[in-house]
This record gives sequence, structure tokens and C-alpha cells, in this order.
Amino acid sequence: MASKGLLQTEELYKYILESSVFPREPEPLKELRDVTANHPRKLMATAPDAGQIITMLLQLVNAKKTIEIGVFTGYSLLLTALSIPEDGKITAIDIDRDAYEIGLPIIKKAGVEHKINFVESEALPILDQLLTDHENEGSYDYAFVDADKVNYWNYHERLLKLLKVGGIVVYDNTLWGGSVAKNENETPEFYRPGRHLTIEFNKQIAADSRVQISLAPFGDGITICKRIM
Ligand SMILES: C[S@@+](CC[C@H](N)C(=O)[O-])C[C@H]1O[C@@H](n2cnc3c(N)ncnc32)[C@H](O)[C@@H]1O
Ligand SMILES: O=c1cc(-c2ccc(O)cc2)oc2c(O)c(O)ccc12
Repeated sequence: MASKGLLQTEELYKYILESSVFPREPEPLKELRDVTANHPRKLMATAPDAGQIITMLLQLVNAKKTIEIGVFTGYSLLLTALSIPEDGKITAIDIDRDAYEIGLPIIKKAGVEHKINFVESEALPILDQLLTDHENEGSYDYAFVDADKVNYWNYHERLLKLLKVGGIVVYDNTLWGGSVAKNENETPEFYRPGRHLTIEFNKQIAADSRVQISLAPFGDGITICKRIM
């Protein structure tokens, strides 16, 4: 299993975290990282440096109505809940309620549970259900996708209908441990299935004229997309 960060050296990533991410990280997010640290799938949590830039984006677009696909123990969910206003809302979708419940006491203690509608489900049918209500079309300010790579493009097509023009969708893991820039035979076994899917997704999104994009090397790579038409 890979370590976090894709920079030249582990030390450089550690430096970024220790010099500028951890000192500004809100206490509830630190607590959530701590409770996740013992989880066997702890590497799945959104990286704190990615979380920091996402927090800034949420505030730049004044995000209020949001959606998250892939909650796990709730790091990205909690940072969203802390960044949106008191009457902001997050539809948070995950097939795994047990993982969400690990972070839930911290979310409650932070006083932001009222902003969250957790939906235990596969994400695609929920997006389709949201789209049956025309009032939802073009109404979301922000979406975050951090789930099954095989559906990233399916999520994208639906999220573009849900987002308002000017709204932002962020996709996590778009550098997939750096494997996107390696040959198949030099890619560790763990990354192989996701590598091809991520390369294809990155090609498709680069060719999508409906969005402005930036593939930024935070955490495991995040692609920031703004709906422009
Ligand atoms: C990488 S983790 C999410 C990490 C989370 N964003 C965080 O900050 O901790 C991926 C999550 O996606 C969920 N997931 C996988 N496939 C899914 C699907 N088809 N629909 C909904 N959730 C899914 C998994 O249960 C897992 O909790
Ligand atoms: O196994 C992983 C690893 C990551 C990961 C790697 C490097 C980072 O800086 C952040 C995260 O993310 C994963 C993930 O999001 C997932 O859905 C499955 C596995 C992993």
C-alpha cells in the first residue's frame, strides 16, 4: 500500500503538512484523522492538504447546497460541513454506514450534523433520483467525488446536470498513487485496476468543453472542475 503524497520525497510532503496544513487544521478534523488512523483502510481518507485547498474552494464559491459521493469515516464530509453556512446542506452518499458512524460522534460534537443528510446507498441511483426532481437541476454549488473509480464518468454526467453554472465538482485520486504516469508493468499490483480507469477519466475530462479543469497534485491528485456552460 502506498504512503500519502506524490511529491519528490516523503520529507517534502511531511514538510508541507507540518508547516502549513496541520497548524491550520480545525480541531474536529484532527480528531477525525486520529480516530481514522487505526482503521485498516485509513489510506482512503481524503489527504489533509487536499482538504485544505477544498476548504478554500468551498468558501470561494460560497457553497451552500452540496453533494458528496464517498464518505468513509467523514474527513471530507466534516470539512465541508465546517465550511458551509449554518443553513447549508450536504447530501452525503456511501454504501458503508458503519464507517460513517466512526466519525459521527465528532461531527455531532462539532455541531454540524444538522447540515448532513447521510444516504446509505449506491450513489448512481441516488443521483438519478435527484434528477427526477427538476428543481434540483442546476441547483448545487459544489460536489465531491471520492468513490468507485469505475463510475467517475457516470457521476460526472449526472453532476453536471445538478451543478449550477459556476458550480464546482472535485474528483479525488486522479493521479492514483502516481500510477497514471507509469507503465502497467512498473505499476504495483494494488494500483493496476484503478490506473486504466483513471487515465481514461482524465482523458475524457480534459476533452469536456462544459468544464474548466485543473488536475492539482494535492494528496493523491484532485481534479477541480468548474461548470462553465
Ligand atoms: C476513498 S473512500 C472516501 C473517503 C472520504 N472522502 C474521506 O475523506 O474519508 C471511498 C468510499 O466510497 C464508498 N463507495 C464505494 N463505492 C461506492 C458506490 N458505488 N456508491 C457509494 N459509495 C461508494 C466506500 O464505501 C468508501 O467509504
Ligand atoms: O489506497 C488508497 C490510497 C489513497 C491515497 C493515496 C495517496 C494519498 O495522498 C491519498 C490517498 O486513496 C485511496 C482511495 O481514495 C480509495 O478509494 C481506495 C484506496 C486508496
